[in-house]
Amino acid sequence: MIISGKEISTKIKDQLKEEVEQMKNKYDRLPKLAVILVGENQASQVYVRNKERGCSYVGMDSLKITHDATFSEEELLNEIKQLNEDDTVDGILVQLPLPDHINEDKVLEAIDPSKDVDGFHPENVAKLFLGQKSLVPCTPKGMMVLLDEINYDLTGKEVVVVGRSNIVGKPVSLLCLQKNATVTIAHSKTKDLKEVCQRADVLIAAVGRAKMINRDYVKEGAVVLDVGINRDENNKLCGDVDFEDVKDKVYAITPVPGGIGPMTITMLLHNTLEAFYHHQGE
Ligand SMILES: Nc1nc2c(c(=O)[nH]1)N[C@@H](CN(C=O)c1ccc(C(=O)N[C@@H](CCC(=O)O)C(=O)O)cc1)CN2
Ligand SMILES: [Mg+2]
Repeated sequence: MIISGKEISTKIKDQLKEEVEQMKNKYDRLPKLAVILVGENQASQVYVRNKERGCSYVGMDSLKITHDATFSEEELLNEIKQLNEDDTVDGILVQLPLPDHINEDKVLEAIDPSKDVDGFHPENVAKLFLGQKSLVPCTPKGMMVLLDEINYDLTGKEVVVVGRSNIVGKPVSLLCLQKNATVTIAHSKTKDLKEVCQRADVLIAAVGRAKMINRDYVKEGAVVLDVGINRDENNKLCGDVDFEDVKDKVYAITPVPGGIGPMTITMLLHNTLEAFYHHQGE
């Protein structure tokens, strides 16, 4: 089975659109997302544009703020402070990566946790760790929704996450643990990575190396979720998984493009709506 994140995310966006439409009557304002982009990273420009498009698709307000790469850390912190104080703004997102002269941790900590629709603020990270209600990072949240969509029960399953980033590897591991999976976090220093991956009922690839995971890493009938966005030898978009090599060995797999990626933006819209309800006192 090929899991179309693209189709599932369209379905969810249509549901969100209806929800936004209905709340127009109930509240006197719309949910609003502010997206800040610093620098000229091409991929980031595409993602930010898609986030704006996502907002307009579901009928939310968005505010795109762009600065050239020389924008200072202090200026950025001031801007975030103003957005924190702006009652018309529900979500604040700073597109990553940031230019080298800006301390990413400092910036993420400056965002009001109730507006932190990326779920990267230490308070939200701690809540996720503790299993408390919080804004959950979009890519990991999207993966859990995809598993739900194929009615996959993680209870007692072996999940192997390859990659230990704060954005994907660590949070998705916690979410799988919450769903009663047995979770292994593997990474570049893991010994016998292939053997570790072979025991996975669910293999989550978030390493950032094109087509690194081939069929030798995959157990027959496994579910494979591919978070990678890389370019192959022909400059074609590809994941961390060698899709053609593994596709007939798996139970289900997400393609790249059209798998996890689109879910990331849809979950961002979902988080913005959650933040809006919270700000309305619900
Ligand atoms: N503040 C954040 N920065 C970054 C995040 C994030 O969640 N918050 N994640 C990534 C980039 N990202 C969203 O920001 C993102 C990446 C990829 C996609 C996506 O839809 N990918 C497509 C293919 C895209 C392409 O054509 O290049 C797909 O997989 O089908 C969406 C969002 C890092 N920064
Ligand atoms: Mg970084």
